[in-house]
Amino acid sequence: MTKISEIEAYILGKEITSAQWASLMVLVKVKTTDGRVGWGETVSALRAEAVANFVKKINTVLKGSDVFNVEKNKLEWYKHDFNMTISLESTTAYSAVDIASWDVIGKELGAPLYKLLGGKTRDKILVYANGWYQNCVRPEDFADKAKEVVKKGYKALKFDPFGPYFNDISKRGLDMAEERVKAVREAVGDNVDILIEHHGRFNANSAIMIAKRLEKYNPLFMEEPVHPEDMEGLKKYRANTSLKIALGERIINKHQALHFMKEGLVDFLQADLYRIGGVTETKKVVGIAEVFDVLMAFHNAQGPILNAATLQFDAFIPNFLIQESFYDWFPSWKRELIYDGTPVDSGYAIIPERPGLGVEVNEKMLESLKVKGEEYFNPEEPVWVVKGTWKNY
Ligand SMILES: O=C(O)[C@H](O)[C@@H](O)[C@H](O)[C@H](O)CO
Ligand SMILES: [Mg+2]
Repeated sequence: MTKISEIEAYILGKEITSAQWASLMVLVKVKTTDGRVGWGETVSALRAEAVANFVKKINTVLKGSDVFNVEKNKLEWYKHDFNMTISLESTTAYSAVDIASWDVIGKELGAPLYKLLGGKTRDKILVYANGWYQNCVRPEDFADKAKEVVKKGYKALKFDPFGPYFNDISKRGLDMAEERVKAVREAVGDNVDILIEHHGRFNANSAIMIAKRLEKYNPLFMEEPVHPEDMEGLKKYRANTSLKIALGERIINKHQALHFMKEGLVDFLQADLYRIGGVTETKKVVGIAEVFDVLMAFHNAQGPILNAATLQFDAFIPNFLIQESFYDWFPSWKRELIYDGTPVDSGYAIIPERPGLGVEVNEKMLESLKVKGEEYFNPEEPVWVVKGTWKNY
């Protein structure tokens, strides 16, 4: 049996760039007794140290287990961590361990994950750009950067046009948001999809006003229009708007995902492998979504290992819409860490073909990237924004 000999976590980072969360990553390494290594990745805003600490506790529970027994291993951690179902730190730490376990499994069997999970339903992955609008404030800033994205070949792009508004939005805020969206729509034309990110920060009435203002620009979807726990607000939004709803980046288990789908409150599910339980749980969630005719648009905002693991899913799932990608706007060290193994070309990502997640990790870089993991705090800008956009004009 392929026994786990050690599970380690490293917090990697460099200068704060597009946003605090983009500058750190928790890299997880699963080693086995026969010398095999698998990689996982996770992070959660303001929680890098806490998540890395949970990985150490998972190591205590799973050391000596068979890395192939992903279901049994998850049950073991679930049994010992009494609060896994209500702890983001626990579920993201475990998700990274599961992803690394599947990397080992693929390498042991000599196959990329997509071959183990369902083969190729598509030969390349349609992606949308995120992270491209750093320091955009005025409508013309957004328009100029959007043109650059389209010039790179992207067929879709996502952005948050709401500046520093939180929970409520004023008429002036609505005007500025509309001017930014209008400028982007005019810059990219009608054949490029625009996706509106709300970052789950509005009450229902504000989100409904936003929808009524922006529907004329035909957005592909409205992402997290209301606060993530606001089910009643989301029902009110659904009843008063006709735009497609995308959400899921903050869902931490399949039961939560089912609830949104049973209530008919999501059209495109943005689950993230690093939140919802890694490969093992994500493949179950994809199946549930298929039953509800919900398409997958995986959240994918962290780093290169997660990006590779997500592309392995995009290759085979039948209910695929589009894939988020920060890849071209990552801090360069994140691309270099995997020898730039998953480039985007003309708006499509390739499917990594090496065994496991399909990418190699440049271990020589690790020492220089290790950091303690304290995020810097800026009271003027929450950790989740694309840097320099939490402003009005
Ligand atoms: O849809 C997305 O990609 C996310 O909302 C990002 O924009 C967040 O900033 C990040 O996930 C915070 O951790
Ligand atoms: Mg989002």
